[in-house]
Amino acid sequence: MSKHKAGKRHTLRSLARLEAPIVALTAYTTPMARLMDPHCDLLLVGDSLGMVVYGMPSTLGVTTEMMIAHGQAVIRGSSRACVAVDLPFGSYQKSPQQAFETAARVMAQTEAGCVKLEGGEEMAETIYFLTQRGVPVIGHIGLKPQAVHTHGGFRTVGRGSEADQIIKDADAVVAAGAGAVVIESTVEPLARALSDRLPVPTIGIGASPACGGQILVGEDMLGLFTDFTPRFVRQFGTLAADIDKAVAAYAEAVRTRQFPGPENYVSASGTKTEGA
Ligand SMILES: Nc1nc(=O)c2c([nH]1)NC[C@@H]1CN(c3ccc(C(=O)N[C@@H](CCC(=O)O)C(=O)O)cc3)CN21
Ligand SMILES: CC(C)C(=O)C(=O)O
Ligand SMILES: [Mg+2]
Repeated sequence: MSKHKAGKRHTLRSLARLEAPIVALTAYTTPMARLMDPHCDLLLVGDSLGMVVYGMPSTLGVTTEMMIAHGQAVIRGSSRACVAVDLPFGSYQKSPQQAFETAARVMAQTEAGCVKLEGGEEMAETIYFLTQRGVPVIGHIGLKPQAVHTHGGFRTVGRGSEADQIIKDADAVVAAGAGAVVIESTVEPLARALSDRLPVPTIGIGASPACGGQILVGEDMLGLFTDFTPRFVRQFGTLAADIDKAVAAYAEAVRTRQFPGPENYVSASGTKTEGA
């Protein structure tokens, strides 16, 4: 039985009506979604899962099948937050038709509330095609990780003349119907200008407090993913250290035969041990 209560889950539209900044995190699995859902307005099944969960060097190798499997897992673990699913590299850039086919599969198989796709002016026609056909879309501008090889690395963008293009990108994406825009790794004056001019919420990651909301990769802010730590991350937890400690304690207990204890197994056939 799903915990979902009809009419209680946030939609992309209802996020825009929040007074306080939008609280968003990425989630990839049911247990993480369960823990995050009570505190978050938006859970993003980010294609960052390729790097965080699968150890890939970038997000480029992520497939639609992976996004659907993890989207289903996050929907099962949440009831309150709006769930967005990233469209992965190569699944939407070819044409509006390709994007619709991918988005329709994702929406139908996961029941997510919206999809997110990276791109500016060049994706406006596609965003219009989707939003006119019942697919709510979150835009994603600034640093676009799927374009890492074009950007020349995961670096801050929007300094000097780059800012003009990003403003055009934001205007085009919103005119095409995007209901919110993620702004990644841009300088503060640009993030502020975008947040002031756009009629939909901006959700920042490395884009200053001027945005209408904030998003981080869950594993980054929990101190669980430590392969690299972008400057925009603050660690609110120390889960990597906690897990290291727990696994070391387990290993020690097994090696000294302290685990399993009497409560963890049946001592004689037909006889239950204390606490079992
Ligand atoms: N765990 C994780 N967190 C993320 O925020 C994230 C992903 N994965 N995967 C997809 C993209 C990639 N992102 C990244 C990855 C690395 C940096 C990073 O290392 N930034 C350095 C500067 C690097 C440079 O300037 O060359 C930094 O200090 O912020 C930033 C964003 C953001 N996204
Ligand atoms: C960090 C966010 C915005 C993202 O796109 C992802 O996690 O894939
Ligand atoms: Mg992404």
